[in-house]
Amino acid sequence: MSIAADSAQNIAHVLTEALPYIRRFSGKTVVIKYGGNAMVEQALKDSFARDIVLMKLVGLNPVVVHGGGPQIGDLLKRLGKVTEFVQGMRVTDSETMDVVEMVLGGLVNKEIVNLLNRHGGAAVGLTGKDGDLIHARKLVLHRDAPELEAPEILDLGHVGEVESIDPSVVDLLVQGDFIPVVAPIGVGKDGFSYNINADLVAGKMAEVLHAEKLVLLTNTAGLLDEQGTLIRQLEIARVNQLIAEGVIQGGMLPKIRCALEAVQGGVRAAHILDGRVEHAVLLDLFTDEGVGTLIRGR
Ligand SMILES: Nc1ncnc2c1ncn2[C@@H]1O[C@H](COP(=O)(O)OP(=O)(O)O)[C@@H](O)[C@H]1O
Ligand SMILES: CC(=O)N[C@@H](CCC(=O)OP(=O)(O)O)C(=O)O
Repeated sequence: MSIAADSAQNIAHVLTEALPYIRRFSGKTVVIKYGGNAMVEQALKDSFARDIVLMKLVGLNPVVVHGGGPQIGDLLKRLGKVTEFVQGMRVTDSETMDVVEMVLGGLVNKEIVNLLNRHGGAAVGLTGKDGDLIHARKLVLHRDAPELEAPEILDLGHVGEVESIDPSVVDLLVQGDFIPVVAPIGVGKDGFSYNINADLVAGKMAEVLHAEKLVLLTNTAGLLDEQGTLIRQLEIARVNQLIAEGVIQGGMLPKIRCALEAVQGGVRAAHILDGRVEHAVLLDLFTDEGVGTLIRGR
């Protein structure tokens, strides 16, 4: 067989492998969390955009929720402002909140919208303020330590968690064949803006939209065990042990917690994927092997 015929055969093989998945997912919603650490090289950004646009064209409803932690960090650094993380959350005073809102709602959100549109999609950017999408409340974290009589309450300033999501505006966009792109900023009953970890927003969004899948794109192969080996399928029963042993730390903590909550809240499956691999989303959705770590619902 000639090289051209051989590669045509390969293309045909790949397309037929994808067919049952395309049929199964047709009309279904997939929430994709695009982490700031996964937004690196231009080639990867382009491959991400192509994956999302292709999903839309073959009949799925992708909803993108993005982060931008490193991008917020860069601007804070340029402004000479020190930033600190507690249990994977950025301590956010009022000045930092302004920067978070500018970077997530402005720079990063519009960059992703532009990227998707340039690849043939019709994307619309939102923050949690648009259409009253994300209601937030102040996040209260605790620190427990042997020397403490009672767990200490940690004040992280304008850090929020999702109180509720009203998906009306997202539903309207999806019905109009747009791709919603959501920045993780919420509004409290107090009228303040809250900085919410993007994984938490993506997890709740997937629950509220009754999504088929939650896909979390990050900068590791997936969840790694104590030896650094990829865990292909994470059993829910194993999570607490991995957290207690310190295997799951930092930014991976909110990711795993939100993935668990999502599958317990009815999302069929959550996947943690390596955003540094070209076409990670398509490889995971449309091939038998899949990639990354899978957390399956009941
Ligand atoms: N067990 C683990 N497996 C993989 N990554 C882990 C683990 N524990 C902690 N991490 C850290 O979590 C990071 C991913 O979270 P984060 O930096 O918040 O990414 P993102 O910006 O994509 O949300 C990884 O780069 C890694 O440093
Ligand atoms: C409270 C909190 O930590 N919010 C995050 C929001 C952005 C985010 O989650 O970005 P990644 O997904 O790229 O990490 C932050 O300020 O960095």
